[in-house]
Amino acid sequence: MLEIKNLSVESKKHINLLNDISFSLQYGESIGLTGQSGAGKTTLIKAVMGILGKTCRVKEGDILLDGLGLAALSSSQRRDLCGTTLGYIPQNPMTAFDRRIKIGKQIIETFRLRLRLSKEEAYHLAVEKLQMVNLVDTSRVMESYPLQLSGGMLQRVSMAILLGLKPKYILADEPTSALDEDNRDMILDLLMNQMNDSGILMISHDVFALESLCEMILVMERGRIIEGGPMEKLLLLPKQEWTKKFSAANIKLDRRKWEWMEY
Ligand SMILES: Nc1ncnc2c1ncn2[C@@H]1O[C@H](COP(=O)(O)OP(=O)(O)OP(=O)(O)O)[C@@H](O)[C@H]1O
Repeated sequence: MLEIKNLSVESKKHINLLNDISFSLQYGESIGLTGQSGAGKTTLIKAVMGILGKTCRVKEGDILLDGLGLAALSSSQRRDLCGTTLGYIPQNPMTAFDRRIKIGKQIIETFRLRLRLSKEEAYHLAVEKLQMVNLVDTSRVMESYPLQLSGGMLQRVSMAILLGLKPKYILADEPTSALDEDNRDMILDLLMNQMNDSGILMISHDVFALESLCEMILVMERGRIIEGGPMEKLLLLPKQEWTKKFSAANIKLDRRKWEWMEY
């Protein structure tokens, strides 16, 4: 179980970015995070991954992974968890890749390092997983540099890596934001299949994605969780102002076409 206990994060200038966040994610469960832009959703996922950077820090609280406190780990122990224990799909997939190295090499090296595979085994796994995310022209994709691929293609490459690594917990920051409807549905199906082997925390503004994948949705505002529940309840009985606007904007739309609208 991934437990977030009374977590507060502040910036270097002592501005609170997260305030007293508590919830837990069970293995086999999927939780959605939504809310206003700047509410702190990405900061929360970065705090769990241990990649907040130098401009902010955990001020209070604990993050426990199967009972193990992450704050007590060294940076190399923390790094070892990334990939096979904690899998991350960043909001901007370009940040996940080294621009100077071809995509194929980056996937193969990740699989070799994290799964201790031979070069040949890693290559075959890369081809298999790229095909699973509908990147069927695998040679072209693997021979490309990150800047030669679209944001949507890079999002699917991130997903292919995740599928290969099979992490225990998946932290996905808007994993379908750059995708068309067919590819979005395909990624959601793959994440749903992965739920047998992982707990999933997914940030999204897409009502359809949240409703199809997540049993529980948490709404964030100004660094706090302000409301939570299944999507149907949030849409039909919203309590907070933000959720009421979100519901009003989405409930009128056809269910298949629900999508994010900025207020
Ligand atoms: N490293 C940082 N140092 C200082 N402030 C930061 C840092 N990272 C994020 N912030 C601030 O923290 C707040 C929360 O940002 P965050 O990216 O977590 O929001 P979000 O809910 O993910 O937004 P969006 O939906 O637009 O991605 C914002 O006001 C942002 O400017």
